[in-house]
Amino acid sequence: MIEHNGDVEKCQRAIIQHRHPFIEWARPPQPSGVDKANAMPSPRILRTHLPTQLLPPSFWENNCKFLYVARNAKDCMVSYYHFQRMNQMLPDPGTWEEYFETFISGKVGWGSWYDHVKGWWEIKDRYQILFLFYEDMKQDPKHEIQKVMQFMGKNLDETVLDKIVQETSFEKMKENPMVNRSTVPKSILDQSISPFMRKGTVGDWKNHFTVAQNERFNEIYKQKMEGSSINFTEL
Ligand SMILES: Nc1ncnc2c1ncn2[C@@H]1O[C@H](COP(=O)(O)O)[C@@H](OP(=O)(O)O)[C@H]1O
Ligand SMILES: N[C@@H](Cc1ccc(Oc2ccc(OS(=O)(=O)O)c(I)c2)c(I)c1)C(=O)O
Repeated sequence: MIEHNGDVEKCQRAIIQHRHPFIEWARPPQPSGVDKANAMPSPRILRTHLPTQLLPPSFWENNCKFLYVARNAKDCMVSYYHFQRMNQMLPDPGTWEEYFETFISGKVGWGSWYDHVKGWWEIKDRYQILFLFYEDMKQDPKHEIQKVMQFMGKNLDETVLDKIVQETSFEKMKENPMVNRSTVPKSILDQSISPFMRKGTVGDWKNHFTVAQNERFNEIYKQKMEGSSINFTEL
């Protein structure tokens, strides 16, 4: 929306998967995310979940801009669990108790949460990386969107900014077929199991973690994140 100065119609011209390809997605004979990206003129806005070490070197060589959104590990685990339940391309996550162990061990798609977040955090000042937190976006979306706007070299006025805040709210996006993945076949994303736009809240882990799981998680978190200067808001 920032790219198109808040023009809703331009943003509604096609589904997000076509406007902003997911580069690691490949499912022949459909064009892959990379095929779609290659067919687009610059400037392009692409999506990825890749950790730094798996990103094609050309991204670094060409001094691309990156917008990284980090989310607290506990809510990520919950969100990813439900995503894995509904995404028929990913392994069945099993029970919550089983998934809890899988997530902690880092044996999930795109790898360990700890390594992923630390990896991007550590290089953020060496490249053009805007590092944002999901929790801040929820708390003060206008402020965070302003940061993105500046990062993109845009100067939009207050009314446009307010419109972008409104249009990108969870409630609006959940109903928007251009972004809510309702066009993806059920054989890939089965939204009757769990919607892609699920809850969009901070602290949903409290509805999933047992007291024992929380204590164990906090202990492991301390070990894995030791030495890192990254700080997530206490939930
Ligand atoms: N506009 C928005 N506002 C808040 N949360 C959003 C959002 N759009 C997507 N999300 C949430 O982001 C998560 C998916 O992230 P990703 O695309 O990186 O996998 C889901 O979290 P929940 O499962 O907690 O609802 C989804 O609901
Ligand atoms: N943050 C990611 C989350 C995500 C969403 C969907 C998804 O599964 C698909 C990815 C790409 C797909 O092909 S295409 O529509 O882009 O051509 C399809 I079909 C399903 C995965 I894996 C991850 C996001 O924002 O996409």
